[in-house]
Amino acid sequence: MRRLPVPVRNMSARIDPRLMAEGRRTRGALYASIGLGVVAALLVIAQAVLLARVIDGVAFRHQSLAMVAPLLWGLAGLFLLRAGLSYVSEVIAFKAAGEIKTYLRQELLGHILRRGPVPAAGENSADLAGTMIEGVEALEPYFSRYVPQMALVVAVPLAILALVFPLDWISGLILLVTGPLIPVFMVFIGYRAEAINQRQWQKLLLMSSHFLDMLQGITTLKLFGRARDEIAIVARISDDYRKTTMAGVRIAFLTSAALEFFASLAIALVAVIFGVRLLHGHIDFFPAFLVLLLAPEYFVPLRGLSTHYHARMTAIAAARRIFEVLDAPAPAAVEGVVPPMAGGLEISCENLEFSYADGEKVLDGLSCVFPAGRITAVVGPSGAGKTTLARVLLGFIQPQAGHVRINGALDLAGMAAEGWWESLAWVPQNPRLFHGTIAANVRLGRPDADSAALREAARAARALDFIEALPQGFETVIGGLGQGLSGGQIQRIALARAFLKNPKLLILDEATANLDMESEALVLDAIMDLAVGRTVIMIAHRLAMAERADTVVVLQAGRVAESGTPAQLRASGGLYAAMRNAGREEAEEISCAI
Ligand SMILES: Nc1ncnc2c1ncn2[C@@H]1O[C@H](COP(=O)(O)OP(=O)(O)OP(=O)(O)O)[C@@H](O)[C@H]1O
Repeated sequence: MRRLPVPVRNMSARIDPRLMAEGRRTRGALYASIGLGVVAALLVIAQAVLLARVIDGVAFRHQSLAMVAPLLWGLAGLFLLRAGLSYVSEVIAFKAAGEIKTYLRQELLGHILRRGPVPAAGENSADLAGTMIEGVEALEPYFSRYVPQMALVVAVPLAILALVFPLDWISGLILLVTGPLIPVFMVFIGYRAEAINQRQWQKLLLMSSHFLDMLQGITTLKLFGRARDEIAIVARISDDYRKTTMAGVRIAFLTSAALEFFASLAIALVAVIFGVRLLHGHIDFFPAFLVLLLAPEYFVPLRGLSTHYHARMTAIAAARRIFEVLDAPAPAAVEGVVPPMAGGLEISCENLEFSYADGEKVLDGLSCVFPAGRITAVVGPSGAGKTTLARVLLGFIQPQAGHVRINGALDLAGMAAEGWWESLAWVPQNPRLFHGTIAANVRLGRPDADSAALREAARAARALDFIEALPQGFETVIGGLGQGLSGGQIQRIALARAFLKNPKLLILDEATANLDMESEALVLDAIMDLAVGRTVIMIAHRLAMAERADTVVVLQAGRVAESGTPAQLRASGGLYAAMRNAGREEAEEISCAI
């Protein structure tokens, strides 16, 4: 089972400024929303003054309704203006938050694509998808509620204090002393809430990863009779998540209750003191009533802070993961150099060295040449580094030492990756088909190809017959991962894609490994047709594929053990011959067993 990373405590100190820096991208909208929200909140003070004047006039100064009518109209006007300003402010804030979310999702996706298809240690698709969808979504309340609320917390209490102190300094003092207790209390419990939110977020990502694993492996789990155990594990993870969520909710409730208590206490204190002073005639009704109206308003933004502080904590936990992904190093974009367009491509590897994160050398001084216009098979025992070599040649990973040269001169390391990918096609062991029509899947590398070119590519890939036998032909919609097609059909569609792209270099990674003999023969024939006039590098698991190559490079422990034509290698009695013999014995054993 996956382990949770240790939560980093008090990350907020670093995350808040960074989130605000992201928020500055929509500076105008965010500031406008904050400004309008503050003005709307300040209008409450004007409303309270008018209301106090009306009550004071009617109750103690014997004013008629006609005399206070302008004040009442003013009151209604302020009410409408406030509602309008609050509405506009919220709409702008949501729009600004929406823009920030879109920007962050684009950044995340761009960065993940720049980093290439090899995931960082401990990273998986569910974690990245969760970060991009739920993680970014969790930032919305931060920008649309918490940030505007922070502005209110500063502006409104200060404005009320400025009005109350000249009216009655004792009440001003009570508000001044009790108000800051709330933010201080928030900071105090913030540390605990932050750790819980961090944990909650990690558990959510863990749960997504586990669900994805389980759904992808559902057949295996059922066949091995482990489906029930998995259900129990999922129930345990869900319960664990529920407990952490409840711990967060408990803290949020506790905070609200404590804040309500402080606020009510302070308001009651002001009210009692005023009552006593009014009874003894030490204060007039108007200032006393106005201060009583303003005291609850003084605490409104501070109380709101508690709700939005929770949103901040959730956002910080999510943002931490977002920034981790964005900060993971990506290879610098190289511009300008593009691979040669005319003539064939000869690829030579010079002393390549490569290790993954664990530091073990997977490529260890590997040197070999893939001649232009020829088919070269790369074979070797499992773990010899064949796939890793393919990744280097594709430009997905960079060797720590050595060079990949194109036509003896250009270094792949100094080449624009997009330019390089344009000149090659890659057919892996499990090609990825996307949800959509077969035509759209074949056209992936050349969206503007006409239907004649499409048919020709399918014909060459031995896919035309089965595609045309489908009721909707090329317009048949297939599910994600090629749902509805057999392994051999998926592979031939992937080859049709490569045909249509018409690349100068074709890299095949175990392209026939999963196929039955009939499909393998069809795919091999298609590959041979596709190979004509191009440089082909095929990572071969089955030696049947290698036998049809012009040259074979045999890898062992990250180095070239031997190379030559299949006939030369068969005759030399080295590793290739041993692998062939082992393969033949295995085949004989299988046929005896049958
Ligand atoms: N993404 C990765 N992170 C860490 N180690 C990896 C990664 N991919 C491969 N390795 C390790 O690198 C070594 C070589 O793997 P590679 O897939 O290149 O071998 P291979 O020759 O293609 O093997 P096979 O024929 O079994 O597919 C193996 O020990 C493997 O565990």
